[in-house]
Amino acid sequence: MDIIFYHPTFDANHWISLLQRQLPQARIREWRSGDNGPADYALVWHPPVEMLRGRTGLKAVFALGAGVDSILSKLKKDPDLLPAGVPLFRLEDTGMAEQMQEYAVSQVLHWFRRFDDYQALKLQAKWEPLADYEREDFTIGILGAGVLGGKVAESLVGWGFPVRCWSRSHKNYSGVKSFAGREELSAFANNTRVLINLLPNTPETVGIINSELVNQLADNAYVLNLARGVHLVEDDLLTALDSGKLKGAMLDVFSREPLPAESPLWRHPRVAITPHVAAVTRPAQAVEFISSTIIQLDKGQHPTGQVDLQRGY
Ligand SMILES: NC(=O)C1=CN([C@@H]2O[C@H](COP(=O)(O)OP(=O)(O)OC[C@H]3O[C@@H](n4cnc5c(N)ncnc54)[C@H](O)[C@@H]3O)[C@@H](O)[C@H]2O)C=CC1
Ligand SMILES: O=C(O)C(=O)CO
Repeated sequence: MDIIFYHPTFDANHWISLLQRQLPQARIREWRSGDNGPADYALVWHPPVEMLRGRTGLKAVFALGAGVDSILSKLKKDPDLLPAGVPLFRLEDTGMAEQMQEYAVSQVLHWFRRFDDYQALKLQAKWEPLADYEREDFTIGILGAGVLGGKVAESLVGWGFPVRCWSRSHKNYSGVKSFAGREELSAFANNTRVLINLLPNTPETVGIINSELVNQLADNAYVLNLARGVHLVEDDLLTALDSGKLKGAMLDVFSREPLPAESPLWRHPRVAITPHVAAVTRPAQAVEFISSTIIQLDKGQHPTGQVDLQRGY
């Protein structure tokens, strides 16, 4: 079996040695421009079109991340990016759920314990104990209840918060109230105090966190965007922060990355920013997932993780 690997920044040698340990019989190589040699499987992130165009014999392509929006948007512009009929797989969890849990739980507790208010008081040298918030006033609403959203929901249930999720179809996570479809989005938003976004980027989800949705949240709500920048209408967020509807926001992803220096988000006192690091690809766990998927595919089985190209995730 031949495997080709391409990632613009990852250490290819490290990945290839991890893969080789899991798949000792495979011939694995880093793909370089001009390589048209045989390949059964391709592992890619931002692949150049010439890597996959016209390839025959390819059994599957693996995206080296959870979100496949960048590859699908390139595919729209250049249908040769993926050979027709070849399935595309993405990473399911592979260590990202734990990172998302850490990020979401720490930030929810930061707001719940009013550390944002105490930081503001500290800057004024003010010693002023504030009233506690009650968990019952701190409903967490998670947009997107898939592999990552589901795990984040479970961890917040463990901290005793009322948790609800919104997805395409109803979910059955223990202790989590499930809402589904556009017709239940308002009911989901109503009374949500912390809105956490873990949706995929598709035409249906772009701009979903806008004034209309934010105005339906509880007063003094918070927004935590962990998915993609295009989900959030940044001007609407700033308006809601300045009107007092929103108390704070923490953003990991932006419609333009790196976030330009002139963005007002950098300077807003109630916006916290991380540079798209909420959950990164962990090589060893990713390789385990990819290898086991390849083994299943080679046996003619139907492993999970295949992207529905029509649906867009
Ligand atoms: N900031 C970061 O570092 C990272 C961000 N991500 C983002 O997180 C996203 C989610 O990842 P997973 O949980 O693995 O995806 P997933 O495919 O397992 O879950 C997606 C969820 O969104 C829901 N959904 C999709 N379209 C919908 C619609 N139109 N209406 C209602 N619900 C809809 C699905 O029902 C599902 O519950 C990725 O697509 C990626 O963009 C992923 C990893 C790291
Ligand atoms: O895996 C993804 O989709 C990411 O955003 C990685 O940072």
